Amino acid sequence: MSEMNFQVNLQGMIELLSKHLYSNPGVFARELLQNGVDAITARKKLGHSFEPKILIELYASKTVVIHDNGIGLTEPEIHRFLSQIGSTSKREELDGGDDYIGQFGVGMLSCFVVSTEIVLITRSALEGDTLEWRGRQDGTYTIRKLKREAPIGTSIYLTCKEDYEEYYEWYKLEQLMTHYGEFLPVPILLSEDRYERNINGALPPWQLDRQLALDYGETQLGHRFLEAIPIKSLIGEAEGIAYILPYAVSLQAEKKHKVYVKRMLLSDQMSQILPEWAFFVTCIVNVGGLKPTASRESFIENELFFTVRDELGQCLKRHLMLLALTDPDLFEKIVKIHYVSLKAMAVEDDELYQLFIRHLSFETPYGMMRMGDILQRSSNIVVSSTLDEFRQVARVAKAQNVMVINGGYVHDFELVRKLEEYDKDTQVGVLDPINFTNLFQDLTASELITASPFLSLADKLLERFQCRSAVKRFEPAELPVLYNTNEEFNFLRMAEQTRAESNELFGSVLDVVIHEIHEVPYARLCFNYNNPIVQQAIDCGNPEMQKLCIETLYTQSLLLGHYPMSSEEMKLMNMSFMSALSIGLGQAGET
Ligand SMILES: Nc1ncnc2c1ncn2[C@@H]1O[C@H](COP(=O)(O)OP(=O)(O)OP(=O)(O)O)[C@@H](O)[C@H]1O
Repeated sequence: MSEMNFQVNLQGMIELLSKHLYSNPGVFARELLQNGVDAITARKKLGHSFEPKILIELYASKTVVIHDNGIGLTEPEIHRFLSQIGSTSKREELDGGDDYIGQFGVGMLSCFVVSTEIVLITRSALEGDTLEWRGRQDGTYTIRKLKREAPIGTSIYLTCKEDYEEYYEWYKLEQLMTHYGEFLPVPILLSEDRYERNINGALPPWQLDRQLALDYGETQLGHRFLEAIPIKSLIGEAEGIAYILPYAVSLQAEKKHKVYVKRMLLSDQMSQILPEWAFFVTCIVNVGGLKPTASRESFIENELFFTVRDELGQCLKRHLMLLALTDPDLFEKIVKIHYVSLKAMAVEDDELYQLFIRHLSFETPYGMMRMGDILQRSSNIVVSSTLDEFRQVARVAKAQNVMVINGGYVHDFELVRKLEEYDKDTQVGVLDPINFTNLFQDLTASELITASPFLSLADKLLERFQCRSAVKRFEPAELPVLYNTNEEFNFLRMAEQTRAESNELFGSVLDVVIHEIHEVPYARLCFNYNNPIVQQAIDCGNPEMQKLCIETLYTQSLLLGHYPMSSEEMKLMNMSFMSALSIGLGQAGET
């Protein structure tokens, strides 16, 4: 049995890298800059004194040359690291390997996307020969010693491949080098003929003070952000700046953060570097302690990654807490714009809940109110689980001084329910619309005796509509009745109405559903004894007039509450209206 080696089809590898691993052909610029910086780092480790520099030259012949004065390569290193795909010098040093940006030993291949041949001329800081390596796309390479002595370092020559001419134009090269390298810690110069331009040198945004960082955000990211928050993770050697967006964003919107690794741009589209809840910010962050994936467009998501992400999130939280104390106006503004996002955050996170809850607004019978103001008004709160239920009681609740909050909007119900956990003096009840009228003032014993026949009559008349009656005193006095239902009742009504209009097959399915409801739910019609008409109807003792009054008020309350009416209820409404009209006209004729 003979042992053989795998054969690597370099052409296929390049295809794979360019089409699937790298997002665009321009990444060769990133790989070359990174190799130059790494080589300079390695030479510095030798203790050499030199002025680090990377020079990129562009020639009219559509050739690009990248010179660095880094450590260079010896002949054995060329065979080992350059000519073996996947082999890298940057994993060698167990103690100091983390100082390098590269780690996989494949980055150079990206040059083959834009160049058919890579020519590398190098002189190692460790020995004297100047060497030339020529690597070709078909997988062959040559090495030869040159007679001339080059300075210590490496020069890489790329010559234009058909269809990639654009990458050999000044504007494109300048844009690529700036994109990836503007904050690299080594001076980078781009030159053509006698023209030379410095690519980097400006302070990175994470080293700017707040005002300058905000100005940078405006000029570079196109927004006057509400705030620039410094973010840091010691364990991830990360520091950055998180900008609070000046407009509301949807929870689903894709988050795009700009992430640098050891000051080289990794990606400007990274979504995961901040916690899920941080969708109201966009950040620029430089990370030293996390490992990029081979595509260099995201990080390997290990335990360390999640710890770093949490630490960065903590910085946001701490800053918001500080802002609430030091700049309440700005804090209010942030809450106002991002309240949907902040509500979602507060539901999930107890610390944020405590931070935001008093500043978030909720719908009450008095309009939208901040929770802080709601709690100042009342420590007894009732929250509805639906918008419908809130609407049923809002007006009456206000007149009774009962603080009802609409819990029908996303997150509001949970947020209000959580209040009791944080504020011992606050009581939160869930609105039960049917029993809501129990909060109202009872009639005296003698009034109740008088009202009893009226209520029995009402129960009898309304039984077929699954409605029971009660009588209380409540405000506003001009409201004669309050009709309340709950979810269960509404469901039954809807099922019954659909049943009446549906065909046999679907109807029998609905029969089963209706049959499953063991206890038939009832709506409640609460008469208001403070209302003069109701009082008159109860006190008059005339069953005919009482019937008319009950039927009219019942159907009117359905109309006013926008409840769907059955055909029987419509008929009842018409009849009671006509009767009232004819009685009224009769009386008019008598006078
Ligand atoms: N400018 C340079 N100076 C000195 N050595 C270099 C230079 N460019 C490349 N090399 C050597 O070639 C090796 C392979 O480079 P390549 O860019 O393919 O991978 P890498 O930088 O090691 O890792 P990665 O794939 O993560 O970029 C390097 O590890 C380094 O030893």
